[in-house]
Amino acid sequence: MRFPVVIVSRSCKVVHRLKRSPLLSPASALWRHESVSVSTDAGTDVRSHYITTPIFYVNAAPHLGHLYSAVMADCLHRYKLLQGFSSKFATGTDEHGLKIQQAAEAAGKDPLTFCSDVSERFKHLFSSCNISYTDYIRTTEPRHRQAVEHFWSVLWDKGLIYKGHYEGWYSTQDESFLTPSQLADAVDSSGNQIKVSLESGHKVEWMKEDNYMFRLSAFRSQLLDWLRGNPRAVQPECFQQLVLQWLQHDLPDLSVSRQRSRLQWGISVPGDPEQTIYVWLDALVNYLTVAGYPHEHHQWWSVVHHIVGKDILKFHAIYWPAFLLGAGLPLPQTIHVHSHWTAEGKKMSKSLGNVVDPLQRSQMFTAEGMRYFLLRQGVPDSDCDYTDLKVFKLLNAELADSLGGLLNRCTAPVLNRAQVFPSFCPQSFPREQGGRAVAEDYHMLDTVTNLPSVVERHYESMHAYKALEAIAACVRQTNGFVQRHAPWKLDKRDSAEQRWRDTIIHVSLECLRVYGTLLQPVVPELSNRLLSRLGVQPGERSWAALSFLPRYQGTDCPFEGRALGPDSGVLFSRLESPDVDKHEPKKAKKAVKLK
Ligand SMILES: Nc1ncnc2c1ncn2[C@@H]1O[C@H](COP(=O)(O)OP(=O)(O)OP(=O)(O)O)[C@@H](O)[C@H]1O
Repeated sequence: MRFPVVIVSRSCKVVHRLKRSPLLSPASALWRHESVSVSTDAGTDVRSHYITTPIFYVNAAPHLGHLYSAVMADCLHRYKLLQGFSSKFATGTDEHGLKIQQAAEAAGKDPLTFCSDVSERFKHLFSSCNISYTDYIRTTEPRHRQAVEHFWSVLWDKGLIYKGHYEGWYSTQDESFLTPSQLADAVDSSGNQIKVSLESGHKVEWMKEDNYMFRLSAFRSQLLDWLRGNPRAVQPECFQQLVLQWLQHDLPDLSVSRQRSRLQWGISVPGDPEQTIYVWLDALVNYLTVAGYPHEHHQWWSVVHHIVGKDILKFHAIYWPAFLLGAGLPLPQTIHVHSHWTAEGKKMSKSLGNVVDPLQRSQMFTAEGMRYFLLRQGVPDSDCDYTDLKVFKLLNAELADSLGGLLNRCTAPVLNRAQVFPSFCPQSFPREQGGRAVAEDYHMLDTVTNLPSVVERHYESMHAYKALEAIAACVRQTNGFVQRHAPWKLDKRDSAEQRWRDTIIHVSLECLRVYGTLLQPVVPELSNRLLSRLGVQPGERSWAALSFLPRYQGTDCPFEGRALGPDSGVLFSRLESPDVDKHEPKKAKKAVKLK
């Protein structure tokens, strides 16, 4: 068999020439010369971004892990908007496949009613938690069916799909095919010897079927070229390395359909009603459907960022790019991968049942509180164990005491009787030391001046926890500044003392303005209340408006003398100690025992 010739140009364009081989099936007669760009930057409209979460499988209600993916994507979307980009943000539900067929049967509902009910629960959760998606896609929608059918036809016309026979291990739970090296021996609860997926622990079965195969094997070297030419294509770095490792092994062709007799709940293969399209091919195309595929996707398709859990990395970093290369479409700019929330060390998952209800927690800790917690504690590179106690401690320390306390101190009528943004006195806080400010105060100004670029770098790389860590450290410094100079102790009859008091408050409010602006992608409502209290108007909250302490730089400050906003309520109320036993995640059901 002759292999495709791959030529890599300097600009990382891969020109692949797929040669016709006499050993290929009849459909392969359609193979022809192709030119596919695997560059992720060429011709890109850098003013736009298209951000996606995975579409969530509706075989059960949403859990905390799903909210985490959505909050991460929402944070990136809001951040891009604040920076002045246009941004599209898609999420939705994945509604086909055997697991859903079975779950609907178990619930005594027809599959579409079952899907609609669960999809509504995701929508409700997202609106309760301020997930500001611009598009919500359901794979049962007609627009998606049309996109999938078109996509299939493109691959078919190019000879990349052929009718074949699949024989191998398959996990229904994971909707995934596995090679022998991905399996382990195990015993089920009745003592029977079974095989399970090494990664998920789910049972696998030997499957033998006539179905359609995608020529995944033809794309291995192009995928390697893409990843080597785009070292930041999959983030964080450890996941890019993992994909490169996977690609060191053979990449067998992929079965992309099921016999209709086994799976009715899905999209039929165009021209063959006896076969249903594999749920992952169907699901992945959702990203194109939202972009307007097959007719109007060009604007958005070149600027796509996928946000996915590490459990679905293979589907997004191998299958999906291979499908796209096959269809002659650009590859994603970045695949941002995150790790898992665990409960007592085990991945929180619907199948294990050890899940935390995100809606109930967002009522208990507030939606803004849960957003802050997830992004402050979630580390994309490694798993994180969830407990209510952690949420309680973090939110009380950082939002209620530190940030809320600082705002309260600087705006309380006892210190700020006029309820205005007070004046800055350059003699009290001169650019050269010699006024009332001390070395630590200058250090704080330097840190806060640099904060936007630090935060920008971390938001950009989806390490929101580092951005929040940096902001929290600055809030502590500003509290220290106020504490150090104790403005409440300054003599009210001495005008020099009063100028210094106003300066302390002016500097602190300027710090708070920076924190409020930078926190908008994470806690939009809380930031809105904070900025409104400072008298910062909606048009003054963008990244571009972030020039810290202009009076210190010798320029005018638009806020000086402005009335504070009227809402003097508590920014974030301290939380009551949670009833831990009542709300801790349920213990995982006994999982299949690995030998
Ligand atoms: N524990 C988790 N931590 C973080 N994200 C998660 C977690 N579980 C699911 N997700 C997010 O939701 C996506 C889809 O998950 P899925 O619907 O398969 O949920 P699940 O609970 O893992 O389901 P199942 O138990 O049936 O495999 C993941 O790729 C990831 O983005």
